[in-house]
Amino acid sequence: MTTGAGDHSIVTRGLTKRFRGGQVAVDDLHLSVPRGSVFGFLGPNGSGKTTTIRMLLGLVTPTGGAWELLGAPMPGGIPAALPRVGALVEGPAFYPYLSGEANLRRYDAADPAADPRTASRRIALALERVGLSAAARKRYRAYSLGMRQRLAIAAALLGPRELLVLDEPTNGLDPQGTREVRALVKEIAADGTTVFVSSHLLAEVEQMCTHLGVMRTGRLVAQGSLAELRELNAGETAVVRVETPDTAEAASVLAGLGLAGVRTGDGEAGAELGAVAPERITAALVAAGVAVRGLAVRRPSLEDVFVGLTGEGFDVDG
Ligand SMILES: Nc1ncnc2c1ncn2[C@@H]1O[C@H](COP(=O)(O)OP(=O)(O)OP(=O)(O)O)[C@@H](O)[C@H]1O
Repeated sequence: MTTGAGDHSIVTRGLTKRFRGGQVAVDDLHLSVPRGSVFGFLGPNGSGKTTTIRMLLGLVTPTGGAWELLGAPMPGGIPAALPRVGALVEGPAFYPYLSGEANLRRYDAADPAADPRTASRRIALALERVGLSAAARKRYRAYSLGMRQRLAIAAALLGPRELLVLDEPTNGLDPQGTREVRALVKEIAADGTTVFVSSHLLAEVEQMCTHLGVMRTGRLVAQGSLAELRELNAGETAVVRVETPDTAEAASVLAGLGLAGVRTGDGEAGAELGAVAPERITAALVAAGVAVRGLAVRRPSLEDVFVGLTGEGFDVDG
């Protein structure tokens, strides 16, 4: 099948979901997910991420707008496009006393589109893909949290996929499990699969994504590559902070270098960095005999951009 949208795995135009009772969960969404990207769909709880994902996959009917998956207009294109899309939404329920492999076998058998003749090979490939070949015969209940989630991702990879959709795949995982899933997402993307992954954790999407879309109360408030989004606060300036008992001397050195916004506080002096290299500041402080206990440069972060866009902070580390 040809894919008209070419460069994009997901495109939505004005996608909207109003639930009975009047609540608008997703409002006029225009998403563009470039092919080959790892697209982080970021937003606080309740901002409409899951509802969007369910609409994209045809699990919930939109009340307005249009969308395409892998170049096929939806919902008509569902039979053609969905077999090429792997999805993990509210993870599959696995049997604790069956092995990982046996669980995938049951899961695959329940999929009418899956060919039973190729099941063994596809299951072995999926287990290998998520690094569970050696644990394939272990009971699910003996799996770590990370292994369980990797098995859930294997269930989404039981066929060759061009797009993988993951709804909060690290939710409820311990730090080790989170690292495993993050590494796996990167590997899957490196093989050329587009990954669309939702999260309420900025730090997390920042570590694994190439592109971001940011949701706030049902609306997409920004999208683009990480670099494009960082540009949004390119006007903001970095600041330098010097930890020292000689605050007045340090402040005069900073002013002498032409830095703006010089201020002093308890055991520290600071200023806007501007175009001055931090190593020049260090050298000038030392030359002036200032006892430098610490020097830190703080550049505006992606988090600052999002706080500005969404009006609220994100959990930075969960
Ligand atoms: N079936 C439903 N009926 C009515 N309202 C709903 C329904 N499903 C979701 N909502 C509401 O729509 C809004 C968006 O929910 P959604 O689950 O899409 O957000 P989310 O960003 O995925 O959050 P979370 O991470 O908590 O799942 C919420 O206010 C939610 O209460």
